[in-house]
Amino acid sequence: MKGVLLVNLGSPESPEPKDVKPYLDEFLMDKYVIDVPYLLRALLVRGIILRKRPEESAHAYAKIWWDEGSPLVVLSERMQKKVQPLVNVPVALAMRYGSMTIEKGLQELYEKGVTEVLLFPLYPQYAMASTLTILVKAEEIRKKKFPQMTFTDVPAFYNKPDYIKNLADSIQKHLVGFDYDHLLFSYHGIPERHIRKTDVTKSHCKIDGSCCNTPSPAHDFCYRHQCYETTRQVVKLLGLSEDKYSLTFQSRLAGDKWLEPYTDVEIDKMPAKGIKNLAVVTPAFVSDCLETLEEIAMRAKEDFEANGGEEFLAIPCLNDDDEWCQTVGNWINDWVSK
Ligand SMILES: C=CC1=C(C)c2cc3[nH]c(cc4nc(cc5[nH]c(cc1n2)c(C)c5CCC(=O)O)C(CCC(=O)O)=C4C)c(C)c3C=C
Ligand SMILES: [Fe+2]
Ligand SMILES: [Fe+2]
Repeated sequence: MKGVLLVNLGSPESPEPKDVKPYLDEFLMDKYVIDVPYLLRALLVRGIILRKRPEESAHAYAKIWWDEGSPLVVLSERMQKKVQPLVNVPVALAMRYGSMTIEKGLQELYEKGVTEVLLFPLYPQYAMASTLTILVKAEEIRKKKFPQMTFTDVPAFYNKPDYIKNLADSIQKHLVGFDYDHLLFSYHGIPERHIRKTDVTKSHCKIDGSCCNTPSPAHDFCYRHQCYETTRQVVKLLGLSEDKYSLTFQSRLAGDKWLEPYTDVEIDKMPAKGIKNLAVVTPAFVSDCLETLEEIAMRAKEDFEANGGEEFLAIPCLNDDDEWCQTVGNWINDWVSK
């Protein structure tokens, strides 16, 4: 029997430092996120980052937390509940980090008699810190606990026409009545090193401004190319001119060189360039989360206004948008009928 496991990133149990710390420890000690040898990772994460970050992150989480829990988890659950009636196989939901583990998700499917699983990372663009770590973890658990199961992975859907249409429609809907000067596509950043590591050709990705526009087999796993491609296709559907939009990367950690341009740096400069009304969309995230609700909708808005900006609109993620849930249901049905 077939079944589906939707997997998102996860959140702490609560916005308290005592819950944020173990969550960040699990997240940042993942070798696909901080990709340095174990001892150095432990030194960096436990010796440096986790000394102050849990307090700071807890404060940020407290600002966006809902009565029902973490927005990312609640919105992922709403999506799963909307998708389930559109298909006739069980659809479970898990998180890569935290208590809603991939193991529990697979156990739930196993108890329903599922042996063939569609693994569905809820990330439009591929990155080793998001997609790959889910696939590796799921395979580890399969081997240990569910050897009778088989997996099919849903590849990054950054350029799938129905996803692009859902995203463009949603942007258009949210822009109604907002006389914007500029639309910013802000994607979660990653260290440049990750791009080179996931280059299957070992030589294509130079992050030099042109590699991501030059066709290559590397692009199936190039986060940067995929971000540019999602943007290019959405912009085409929206009919935006070159000067009306731009692309940046947000949420970097100190230390490494992360993908540029940086969202916060670019937003600060926009009012002086005549951009007074700014809309920001965050297509690396399927569900709204700390990085969209706090970093963009609160902090970036304040910074924009402090620098002379007037109106700021944070466009919500696709979340449990009806059309998007229908697309996910269609993809599942296509797989079921194969
Ligand atoms: C879009 C997919 C994501 C990629 C790629 C990614 C890479 C990445 N992230 C960190 C560090 C942090 N990310 C944090 C939050 C966070 N990250 C994603 C998604 C991706 N991260 C989401 C959806 C969220 C929000 C989670 C939520 O509960 O709402 C955080 C925690 C918050 C904070 O302290 O700022 C950290 C830390 C790294 C280092 C990285 C790639 C190397
Ligand atoms: Fe992140
Ligand atoms: Fe590239």
